[in-house]
Amino acid sequence: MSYRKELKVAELAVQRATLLTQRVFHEKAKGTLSKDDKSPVTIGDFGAQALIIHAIRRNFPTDEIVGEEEASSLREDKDLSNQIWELVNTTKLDDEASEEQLGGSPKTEREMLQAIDAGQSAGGRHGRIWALDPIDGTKGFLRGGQYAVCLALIVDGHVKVGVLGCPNLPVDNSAPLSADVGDKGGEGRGVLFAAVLGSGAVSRPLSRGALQDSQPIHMREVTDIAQATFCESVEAGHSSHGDQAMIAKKLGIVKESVRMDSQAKYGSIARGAGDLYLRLPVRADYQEKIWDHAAGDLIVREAGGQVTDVEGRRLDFSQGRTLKENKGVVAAPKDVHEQVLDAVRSVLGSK
Ligand SMILES: Nc1ncnc2c1ncn2[C@@H]1O[C@H](COP(=O)(O)OS(=O)(=O)O)[C@@H](OP(=O)(O)O)[C@H]1O
Ligand SMILES: [Mg+2]
Ligand SMILES: [Mg+2]
Ligand SMILES: [Mg+2]
Repeated sequence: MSYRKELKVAELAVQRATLLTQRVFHEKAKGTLSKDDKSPVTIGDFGAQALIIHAIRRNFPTDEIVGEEEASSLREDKDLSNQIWELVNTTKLDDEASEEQLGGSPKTEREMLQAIDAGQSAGGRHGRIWALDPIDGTKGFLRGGQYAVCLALIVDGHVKVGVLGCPNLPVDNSAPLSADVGDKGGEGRGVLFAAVLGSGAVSRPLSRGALQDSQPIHMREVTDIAQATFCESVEAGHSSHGDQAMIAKKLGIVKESVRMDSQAKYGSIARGAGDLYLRLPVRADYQEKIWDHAAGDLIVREAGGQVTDVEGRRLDFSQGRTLKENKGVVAAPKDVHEQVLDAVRSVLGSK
């Protein structure tokens, strides 16, 4: 199957949602709440989820959706709900045909709340399931760092389509890897990554209207692993900086890691700006969420990479809302992935 329509809708929906998040960053108080697990959620997360789910439901009404957020806290906070409604109701692409393709946006605040709540699928191994992270790297978003709007279509447990909107990464695929967002008010920044299983991966500049032209992306060829650049989470609570430093040392890597929030890490290595992404677990009981990895996993593999967990197993998106059969993530160009995995095993084995 070509998944042509799914790809187009996903790319436009992600592009429109990134516009909403940028408006929140530049124009608004962020309306931050703290969730039960103490992690932050903002009006940007809720608004982006509403716009994307609305577009999926209009185009693919029988598909299921696993979305990170839910609306219960908004039903108790009218003021916050109003603020999100104002954003959702006024964020549109500058291109009528693209807006039409998305099926417009929610018509009422009630419809918006229903859309946010339509992301509660349990996931699983059967049927068509979208995995949505409306803002990945919410902490990065809040501090003006990297973040990503992430959407993937999983069919019978396999990722078929993946899209990442990264408003703070450089458009230029050959720009050096850096978590910096620059100081030119966003000029030259904003990239949309996409992949369909079996068709390769592409990037294009994010725009305010119709999709811009795309270009293929590829991972960089690594001939000497000691020269590789690796990226990791900013938050030490999300992945083990200590283990990652030991793995890099074992591989002879002397360059400092690049710490970057969100799935912008997957996009960055897929375009050859960096080479490796290491995410070693901090806690044995944490289960990675499918929306934190589905799009990035496909984009990296379609760009010539391999993505597994720390034991060498491919990420298994058929297990529900979490990757409960996996621990951590190791992403690298295909040719050196086994070498990186050997270093991971040796560091974890010696603990
Ligand atoms: N303990 C633990 N271990 C691993 N991962 C965790 C953990 N807690 C949270 N999260 C998830 O991490 C997501 C943020 O992505 P990153 O870790 O890549 O970015 S960051 O640099 O740490 O901000 C973040 O995604 P968002 O909530 O969408 O920002 C979380 O789902
Ligand atoms: Mg979150
Ligand atoms: Mg996330
Ligand atoms: Mg999120």
